[in-house]
Amino acid sequence: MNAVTRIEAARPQAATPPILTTRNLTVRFDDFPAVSNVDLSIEDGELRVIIGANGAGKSTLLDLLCGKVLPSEGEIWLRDRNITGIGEAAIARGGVGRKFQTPAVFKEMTVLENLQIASNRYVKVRDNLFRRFSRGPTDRELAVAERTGLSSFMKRKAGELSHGQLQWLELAMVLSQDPKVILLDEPAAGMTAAETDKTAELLLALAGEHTVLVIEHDMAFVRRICRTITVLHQGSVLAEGTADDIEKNPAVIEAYLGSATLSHA
Ligand SMILES: Nc1ncnc2c1ncn2[C@@H]1O[C@H](COP(=O)(O)OP(=O)(O)OP(=O)(O)O)[C@@H](O)[C@H]1O
Repeated sequence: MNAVTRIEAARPQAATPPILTTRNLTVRFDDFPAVSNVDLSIEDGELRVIIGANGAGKSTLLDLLCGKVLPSEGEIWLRDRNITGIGEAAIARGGVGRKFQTPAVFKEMTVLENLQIASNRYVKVRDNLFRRFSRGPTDRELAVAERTGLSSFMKRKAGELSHGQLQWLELAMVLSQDPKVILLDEPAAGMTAAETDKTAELLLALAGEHTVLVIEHDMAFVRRICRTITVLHQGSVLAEGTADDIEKNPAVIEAYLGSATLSHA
C-alpha cells in the first residue's frame, strides 16, 4: 500500500445526515402525550410505513413533521437543517409535501387548474388567488399528470373524477412542488382493488426519487410496499424493522397485530 492509499484509507467517511431525523419529538395536548419521545431516522429514497392502532399518534406525527402542529419538545431535522417550529409554509418550501386522507382539491376547477394552483401554492398567495389560468401545462405538470395517470383528464373538472383519481390528483399536486419528502396519510383508503394496486406501484416508483412516509392500516397494502415499518403505540415507537421482524415481534403482536400476520391482518 503506498502513502496516498494509506491517507485515503484513514480518512473518515463523509457523513451525510439522513434526509429526515427527529429527536425526542413530543407533543402534549393538555397533559396528554399524543406523540412521545419519537426518534426517527429516515434515509434518502426510503419508503417508510408507519402503523399502529387507532389513536397511536400516527397522524399527529405527520402533523408535526409538516409543521401543522408544533412540538412541545424535541427537534425535527431536514438533512442538516433544524426545521423545528419554522412553520408549515417554510417546511413545505424546504421540501416536505403532505397529502391528507381527504383530498383538498378544488372540485369546480379542472385537473390542470388544480395542478397550477399547487405549483404556486407556497409562492405568492395573492397572485395565485387572482391568477387567470391562461397558460398551458408546464413540463413538470405534464410529468406529474402522466405519472399519476391523469394526462387525459387535464381539462376535466376535479369534481367529475373517481375517488381514486381524486386521491391521485392530490398526490400529483404534492408532486408538482417536487418535494424531497412526501408524507401520505392512508393513500389507498376507500380505493377499489385495481386503484389500490396502481397506488402501490406508484408509491414504489416514487421511492428512491423521493423519500416517502406512509401511514397505513391496510396490512396487505403495507406488506406490498414496505421496506421498513415503524410501529407506534401510545405515541411512542414500539418497534421498527422489516415486515418479517414486525410480524414476529411479541410486543407488536400484543399491542396491535393480535394473532394476525401482516399479510392477513
Ligand atoms: N388537537 C388535538 N387535541 C387533543 N387531542 C388530540 C388532538 N389531536 C390528536 N389528539 C389525540 O392524540 C391521540 C393520537 O391521535 P392521532 O390522530 O395522531 O392517532 P392515529 O394513530 O392517527 O389514529 P387513527 O388511526 O385513528 O387516525 C388520540 O388520542 C387523539 O385523540
